Parts: sequence; structure tokens; C-alpha cells
Amino acid sequence: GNSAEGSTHKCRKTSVAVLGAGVAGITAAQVLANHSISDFLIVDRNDYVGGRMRSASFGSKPDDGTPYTVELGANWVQGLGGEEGKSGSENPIWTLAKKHGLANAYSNYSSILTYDGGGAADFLDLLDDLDEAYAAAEQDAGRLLAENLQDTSMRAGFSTAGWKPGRADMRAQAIEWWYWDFEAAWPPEQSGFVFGITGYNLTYYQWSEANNFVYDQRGFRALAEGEAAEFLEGPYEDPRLLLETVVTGVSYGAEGVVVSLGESGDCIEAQFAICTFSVGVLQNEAVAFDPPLPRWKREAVDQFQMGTYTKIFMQFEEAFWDPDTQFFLYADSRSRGYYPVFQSLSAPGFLDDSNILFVTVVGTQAYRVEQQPDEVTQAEVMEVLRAMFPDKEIPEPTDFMYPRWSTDEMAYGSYSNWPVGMTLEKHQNLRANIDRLYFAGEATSAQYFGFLQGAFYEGRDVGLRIAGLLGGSKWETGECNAKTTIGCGSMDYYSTLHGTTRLDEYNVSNGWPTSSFVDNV
Ligand SMILES: Cc1cc2nc3c(=O)[nH]c(=O)nc-3n(C[C@H](O)[C@H](O)[C@H](O)COP(=O)(O)OP(=O)(O)OC[C@H]3O[C@@H](n4cnc5c(N)ncnc54)[C@H](O)[C@@H]3O)c2cc1C
Repeated sequence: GNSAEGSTHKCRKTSVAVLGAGVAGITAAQVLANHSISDFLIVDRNDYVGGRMRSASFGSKPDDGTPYTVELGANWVQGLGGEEGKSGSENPIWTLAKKHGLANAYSNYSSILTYDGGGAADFLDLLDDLDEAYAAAEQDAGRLLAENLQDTSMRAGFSTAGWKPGRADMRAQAIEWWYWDFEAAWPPEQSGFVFGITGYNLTYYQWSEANNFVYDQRGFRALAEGEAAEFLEGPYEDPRLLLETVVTGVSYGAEGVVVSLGESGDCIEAQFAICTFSVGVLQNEAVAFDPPLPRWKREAVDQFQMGTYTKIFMQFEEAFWDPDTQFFLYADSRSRGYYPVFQSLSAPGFLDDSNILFVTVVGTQAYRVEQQPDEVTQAEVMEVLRAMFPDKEIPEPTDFMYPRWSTDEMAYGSYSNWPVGMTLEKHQNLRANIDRLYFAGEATSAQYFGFLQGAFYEGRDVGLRIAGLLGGSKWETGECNAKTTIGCGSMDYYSTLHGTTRLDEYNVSNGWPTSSFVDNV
């Protein structure tokens, strides 16, 4: 590794460098603190704790004109659990949301009205068809997993289960978007089947199918700040929390890790480091690793998908939509996913009478929208709203705002999605440490990727591993073993991952008469 010795730059020494102050980083540091390891530093480029739990001020309140707080990033606690009479298993994010008293309300996905270019149009019966196919697809995915059969795409899984929306059937396309893309931020073609289904089921069937929407005016990140305050002073007064500090390089090895900070040349010399940067940050090579990440790690990073999920906020003088309905689904006649779902924050039990509406776009529509100026997007959205509500005079919004997640250096996207062709072993390569450099975050969670609970569990796991390594060998036999949900020490990885076809199987009987490597030029 790089030694800072003799240089004029400041190099702080610590036991553990926690890179990122999102849910994974805060949870990892908390685990260290709980195991009496107080010598750590937490670094983040943001000026707050919470990472992709990110809020912003928007619009104004009717009574005093002060702005509302809305969530640009994570918004729901997804899958609650812990209901009375049930086994008692609960989403840890739900436990923490209750602990910190976050204002939230049940998001009723059945409170929905449907529209197309001609105005209101009831096509919710299609949802029942998709429900039925999805139930069959779940059975099928379970069989593929249990019998080690070849995985496929969610698209193929849907088709086999009997759900085959026509390309021009824009109502069915809108229903499918609402069912799949709204959650995955990628279309079924690009989502893995088995892991797409397990990802959904482990959250919603293990706990409960409820999604609770957080509208707390401190911001959802009050959860992360509240947890951080239990082991950091304030938490913002604690000298171990280095905010507005950009990590530019990570030099790692068997002896330790040196983290380069910003352009100052300052650094951190640590025994261990935990990198919680999003898979988007890793894909964009925003951090220089020394030595470069090995091929088994880079292939996993490059294959896992970073999605983009963009909420476009509008405040109006008055609500022209049904005040009691939460969701408004729009089927555009030309483009799938074109301003497909509007959500009312004005609905009872949310930000009552705020007259705030937001529309969500994902995937290619999100990339398009994020690259254009606000005015262009506003004009497009207004055209859609006027088509949905032809009988209403709809004035321009009084406030309009949306983030640019796909290009934001803190994450380069919103959250991850399991792509077609990724195996559990290859995903494990995304998780695995290299020497003393560890990784954690929503994307490293095989079971809860994309969710806050994924970041929580992975942060906890890596925190415990490092606490164990720093605490000595007795940890490895005590608190964790292969049967628990918590691992110990260094992680497994697969240096070579094979396909299913041997070279000698590229032969005539498989329709491959010509050598793959022929070159007569
Ligand atoms: C729009 C959107 C909607 C979402 N909706 C939901 C939802 O409703 N429910 C749900 O459960 N989940 C949702 N998620 C996902 C959830 O927000 C994430 O799973 C979770 O917050 C990820 O936590 P993390 O700790 O893994 O990563 P992060 O929160 O990204 O933490 C990593 C930190 O690293 C920092 N960092 C990155 N690069 C550098 C660098 N070079 N130097 C220094 N610091 C750096 C970042 O600033 C960041 O704070 C949503 C996410 C987005 C963006």
C-alpha cells in the first residue's frame, strides 16, 4: 500500500474506515461501536447522514408559506411484518421507523384510477389477469430455484405463465409497468426471473405486503440520523464523521487500506475498510482502486444493474384530481412508461391539502427526462395531465422540481436490480471482500437488493465480520457460523465461473458445424 510517511499530507490512522454514511455505513459503524470498537472514521461526500435517504424542501404550506419536505430518494418502508398473531418477524427498517417516530401512512395500491390519452378509462381488469399469471410465475420460479434449472428473464417467465401483452396494447403495457417496472426500475426483459421473484417474495411474503409511505417533515433520513446519534456525538458534532469529504482512491492489501481523500492529498490509513458506495459509483470508476479490482470483482460490478427511478414533483393552486385517490395510472398511446403513474401527496393521511402531485419515471424514460431541462419536462407532464383530465382547466404548477439520479456522483442511479444471467455465485463476487477491503450496500444483498433492508443487513454483516476479525478468533466460533444469517471473517468468492457448455459440445449435433475460431481472412 501507499505509505503517507514523509509526505506533507495529513494521514489519519484508524482501525476501520467506513466509506459512505448511508444506511449500510451507519449500520456497520453502529455494529462496531456495539462491540466496543470506537476507533473508526466515517467518510461521505454529502453534508448529511442517510445517503439515498435524501429529502428536499419543496413548495409551500398554505398556512405559513414555509416549504414541505419531500423525499427524492427512498420513500416507503416496504414489507412491514411483526403484526400481532404472526411469527413476529419484522422488517428492521420498520422497527427503526417506529423507534424514531417517523410519520408514515399505509400506501394503498388499490386506491388507483386508470387513464389513457382520451381521459379516464377503466382497465383495471387487466390487473387481475396479471395477478393470476404472476402467481403461476412464482410457482415456476420456485421450481427453477429448487431444481437448479436454467434461469431466464422476467419477460420469459411472464410469457410462460400466460401474460403476453401486445406491443401495441398500451393499457396492458401500463398495467405491467405498474406491476413490475415501478418496483424494479427496469423492464421485465432486463430483469432476472428467479431472483426477481425471490427479491419480491422475501420482502413481501416474509413480512407483509404493506408499503408504508414516509412523509416525515424531518425527512426519512431522520431514521439514519437517529441511529447514528446513538453512537456518534450529535451525530454531527462527532469528529469521527467526515462529511463533505470525497474518496478518490482506495489502496488495499493484506496489511490494510489507505483511503485518498479529495484533491488535498489527505488520507486515512486503516486496518480495514468498508466500501458502501453504490454499484453505480463502482461502475463509473469514480474511485481509483490500487491494485485495480480483480477480474472476478469487476465482472460482477459490471453485470449488476443500477436502475434510475425519478420522482417529478408539482404543487398546484388546487387539486384537480380526485382528492381521495392515491394513484393515477396513465397509458400513453405511443411510449410505454411515459409519465405512467401520478401519486397524490394531498390524499387524506399524507400531506393533507398540500396540492402536491408527483409522477414517477424509470429506466430509459428516466434517463431521457433527467437529461432535459425542467421546462421541457414540465410541458410534457402538463400535456399528459390535460389529456388525462380533459374536462378540467389545469393551470401550470406553482412549483416544479426533480432530481437527476442517473448523473449524481453520490450514486449514479437510484438502486440496483438483478439482471438476466447473473448467478448467485457471481453476485457473491459483488459482496466478497478483497484482502482487507470489504463491500456492503443495498446491491450486495442477494435477498433484499434495492431495498433499505438490504443496505441494513449487509452493513450489519460486514460490521460483525470486521468486529470479529479485530476481536480475535473466539468471535468466529461464537456469534456466527454457517447456519446463522451472519457470516464470519473473510468472505467466499469464485475466481472462475463456468458456463454450461464445454468446448467439445460446440459440434454438429448442437448445430455448430463450423469452428468458433475459424479465420480465413
Ligand atoms: C429514488 C429512490 C427511491 C427509492 N425508494 C425506496 C423505497 O421506497 N424503499 C426502500 O426500501 N428503498 C428505496 N430506495 C433504495 C434505498 O434508498 C437504498 O437501498 C439505500 O438507501 C442504500 O443505502 P446504502 O447505504 O447501500 O447506499 P447509499 O445510501 O448510497 O450510501 C453510500 C454513501 O456513499 C457516499 N459516496 C458515494 N461515493 C462517494 C465518494 N467517492 N466519496 C465519499 N462518499 C461517497 C454517498 O454520498 C452515500 O451517502 C430508493 C432509492 C432511490 C434513489
